[in-house]
Amino acid sequence: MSDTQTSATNQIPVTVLTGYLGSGKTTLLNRILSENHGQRYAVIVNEFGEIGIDNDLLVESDEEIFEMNNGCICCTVRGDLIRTVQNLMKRKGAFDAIIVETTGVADPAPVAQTFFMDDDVRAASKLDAVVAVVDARHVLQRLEDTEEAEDQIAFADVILLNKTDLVTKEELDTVQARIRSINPYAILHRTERCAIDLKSVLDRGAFDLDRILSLDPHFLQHGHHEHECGPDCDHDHDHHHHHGHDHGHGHDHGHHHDHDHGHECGPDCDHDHHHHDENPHSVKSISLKAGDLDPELFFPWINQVTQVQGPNILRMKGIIALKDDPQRYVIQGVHMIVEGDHQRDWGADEPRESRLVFIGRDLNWDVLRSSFNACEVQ
Ligand SMILES: Nc1nc2c(ncn2[C@@H]2O[C@H](COP(=O)(O)OP(=O)(O)OP(=O)(O)O)[C@@H](O)[C@H]2O)c(=O)[nH]1
Repeated sequence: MSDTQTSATNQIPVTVLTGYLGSGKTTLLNRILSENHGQRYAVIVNEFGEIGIDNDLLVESDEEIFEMNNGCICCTVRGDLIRTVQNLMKRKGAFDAIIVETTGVADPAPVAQTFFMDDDVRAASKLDAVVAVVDARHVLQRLEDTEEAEDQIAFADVILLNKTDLVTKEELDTVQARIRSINPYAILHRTERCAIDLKSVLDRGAFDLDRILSLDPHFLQHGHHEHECGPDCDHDHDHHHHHGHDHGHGHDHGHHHDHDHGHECGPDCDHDHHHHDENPHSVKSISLKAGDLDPELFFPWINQVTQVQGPNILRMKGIIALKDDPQRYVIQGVHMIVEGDHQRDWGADEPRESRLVFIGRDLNWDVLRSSFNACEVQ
């Protein structure tokens, strides 16, 4: 099993980037893509919501970006990710390293497992580090209401304790102590807007299989069955194989996040639907679309929505066409903290279209949709 892990010389290092929704993964990725480091990265991103926005928020760069958009990465990982990586491997020499960005709610374990499961992938790549970006302002709350946040921290080899500007020094110390209680081993850096020497993050050789096996003794076994997923299947087949032992973390997809994130389960899918349906507080996403919006209506509306419903909004992202504005306006937020900025001109062939995605709990989706539509220029 570990034999391929030792012949490291021409294996492409893989960095798995995790972190809860809105913690700063894209911010870090944009640094990686913008910095002049002489390395060629292939970036695999997992899309957010039914309408792809994440790719649009990445800086333009020479790097190639591979999008996997049929849902949550932890579900499609065994099919899509392996295929994507295999395709990359066919172009050997084209890349120095691979970065996989997971969606904010994904359990990092199945992503990391991918690099041990498939023989070809295992021979050609080595998991360099699982890097978790942690939102210093919101993480304590996330640790209360989700399991993924804890899984991500537990699994990380490198932790960026980010958004240090949004908390006091005392709060930061408290948060760091909490993180250390979950994971005393990871290398931890405090960052603002993920500003960090990339050498501290990339090509670390930090992934520690022994430690992961102590967290999850079955880590390497998940991959030991050949399996083919249907294109829509986001099953947790492992569930079957693991009845009988306590798997320890997060593959029970039922917990806390549901899979409304833009995908339909295939007929064979056995992931834990009833679980979501039973829980009216489960996380859902909604994608809104409109034409040009009237800024006089849109800004007061988004301010009101995020102030009033902020506690339930885990994440909000949008690309907005504002009336008489030649530029795309990007808006995004985490709970009540919202940021917006012009991004670039709308392309000549690009339809001017406003798209906005919310992920949250207990949101009144119908009201959101109709009040958003009411901001449209008539
Ligand atoms: N104040 C502050 N804001 C930050 C910091 N880092 C990131 N942000 C902002 O937080 C928001 C989320 O950052 P992203 O980098 O998009 O987060 P993400 O983890 O990629 O989000 P998802 O892909 O939705 O999971 C954006 O509005 C960022 O500008 C920070 O250190 N301080």
